[in-house]
Amino acid sequence: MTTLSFTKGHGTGNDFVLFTDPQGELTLSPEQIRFLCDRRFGVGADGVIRAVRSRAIPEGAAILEEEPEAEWFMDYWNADGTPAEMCGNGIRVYAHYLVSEGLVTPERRDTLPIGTRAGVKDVLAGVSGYTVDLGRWRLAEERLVAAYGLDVARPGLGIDLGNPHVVTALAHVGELESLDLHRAPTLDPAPAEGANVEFVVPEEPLVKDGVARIRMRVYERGVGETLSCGTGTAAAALAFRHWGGDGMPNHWSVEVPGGRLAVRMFPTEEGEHVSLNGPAELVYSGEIELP
Ligand SMILES: N[C@@H](CCC[C@H](N)C(=O)O)C(=O)O
Repeated sequence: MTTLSFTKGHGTGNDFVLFTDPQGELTLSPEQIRFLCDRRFGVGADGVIRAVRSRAIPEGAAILEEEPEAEWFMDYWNADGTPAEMCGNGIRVYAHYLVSEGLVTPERRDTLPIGTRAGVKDVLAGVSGYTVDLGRWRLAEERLVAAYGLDVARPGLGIDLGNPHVVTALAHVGELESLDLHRAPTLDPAPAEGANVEFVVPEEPLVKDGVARIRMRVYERGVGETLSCGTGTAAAALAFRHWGGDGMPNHWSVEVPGGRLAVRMFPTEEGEHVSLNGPAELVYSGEIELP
């Protein structure tokens, strides 16, 4: 039996089990990840995050060639035991965890470059939580989205943020609330790698004081319905701006069941980036015997 020391954290209710394994000596099996995330038999979480030094695992070592400052890698796993490229809520909680555990030196605490399977992401600590530069994004294929509680399948826009998303606009809040996300939505054509599916409605009025406001629910790949998805909120804002055309703002506020997140699009030398701002909370620490 292995005893794991862990910390439970969340960002707008999207929750994670975090643990430190600097030398990459404790690779959990998919069964162990499913156990940790089980809300009845384990700790309970949407995902597991291993804090590992980039140089200690091959995916991290490749990252160091791109950005030698990215000392720590976010080794992210969904609750079903599958790895994911990125997690927008998870990376804020991870940055908070690294600082709280004293794993990063004080001079790194302002802008922290973190390795992920989707490249290096810079996280900034501020007065209103943490902001992560999610980097470049791209439009992907359109798909039809069918879900329980929806009368007919709706068109969904693919958005790639390092991990895959399909965003569907619904007609009104009533439709959003009557969705049954206990069962997985289906996509046509079905993407081989799966996708996170976001359902979105505008608030009334959409734009207030220069900020566009939308409400979202999400069915996450490898998890199910979650209270929030950070990369999903960025995908939803990008899709809505795309549909809205010229004149849409670059500042968005996205309400999810677990709270509110801010999304901003901004120009850089390599093209437009999108950033995400929101809270990061560490709730408790404990030890658990792994099966
Ligand atoms: N909750 C995350 C996304 C986690 C990964 C996702 N389920 C996937 O498989 O791509 C977020 O906050 O971005």
